[in-house]
Amino acid sequence: MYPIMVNLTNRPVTIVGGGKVAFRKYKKLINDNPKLTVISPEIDSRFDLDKINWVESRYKKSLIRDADLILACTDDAEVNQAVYQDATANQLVNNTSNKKNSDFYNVSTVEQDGFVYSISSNGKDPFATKQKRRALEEWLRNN
Ligand SMILES: C[C@@]1(CC(=O)O)c2cc3[nH]c(cc4nc(cc5[nH]c(cc(n2)[C@H]1CCC(=O)O)[C@@](C)(CC(=O)O)[C@@H]5CCC(=O)O)C(CC(=O)O)=C4CCC(=O)O)c(CCC(=O)O)c3CC(=O)O
Ligand SMILES: NC(=O)C1=CN([C@@H]2O[C@H](COP(=O)(O)OP(=O)(O)OC[C@H]3O[C@@H](n4cnc5c(N)ncnc54)[C@H](O)[C@@H]3O)[C@@H](O)[C@H]2O)C=CC1
Repeated sequence: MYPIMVNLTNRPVTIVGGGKVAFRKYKKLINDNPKLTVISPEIDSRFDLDKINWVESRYKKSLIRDADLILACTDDAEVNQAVYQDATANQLVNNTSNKKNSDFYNVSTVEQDGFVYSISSNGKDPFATKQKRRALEEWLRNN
């Protein structure tokens, strides 16, 4: 895996699913002002519907056609897998329920004084990543 910072401003990004995990990804993505679409029959009430295009529907292949980056976050592993398989070679997919079938992983970040500190376990252990993030925050508070 190759770590980079990506400028998503005005780029089409699609989240499939509108639940708890989708909302966690949305909270960070929205800071970069992408053209964000959420495809899901139901949506967590914490989403700001003025900031996204909510397509109130179950997943269909035709709905991801225009996205550069796709996050498959439904609670149906088969749907998430279909998203990964339906995407074309120039679309990058994060399958949140199957790390083996993901083109990229989300990282944990700490931002301070204009720096972004990113932490990843290469997909192996998100809980350990969260602990490292907390330890880093503690270290930054004391140094
Ligand atoms: C592979 C990856 C794919 C991806 O999502 O990109 C992935 C996968 C999985 N996460 C799971 C669970 C949880 N993940 C979190 C939180 C985070 N997960 C994130 C990233 C990643 N998670 C990628 C690899 C990261 C790496 O390389 O280390 C972070 C960094 C970024 C972000 O989410 O934006 C953010 C931490 C932010 C922070 O706090 O610093 C919490 C919340 C919490 O603990 O508070 C829960 C509890 C459940 C819940 O929230 O419902 C499970 C289910 C495991 C199980 O049930 O056994 C899987 C599936 C699996 O492991 O196969
Ligand atoms: N990568 C990560 O950080 C984590 C990933 N997971 C995975 O994420 C999945 C989702 O978890 P939660 O968000 O907690 O579930 P949730 O139940 O809160 O949300 C599921 C969402 O998927 C939508 N959905 C269901 N079927 C759909 C379909 N056919 N088309 C479009 N949308 C559909 C629902 O309407 C709902 O909005 C889990 O099943 C697990 O596999 C779980 C925890 C953390």
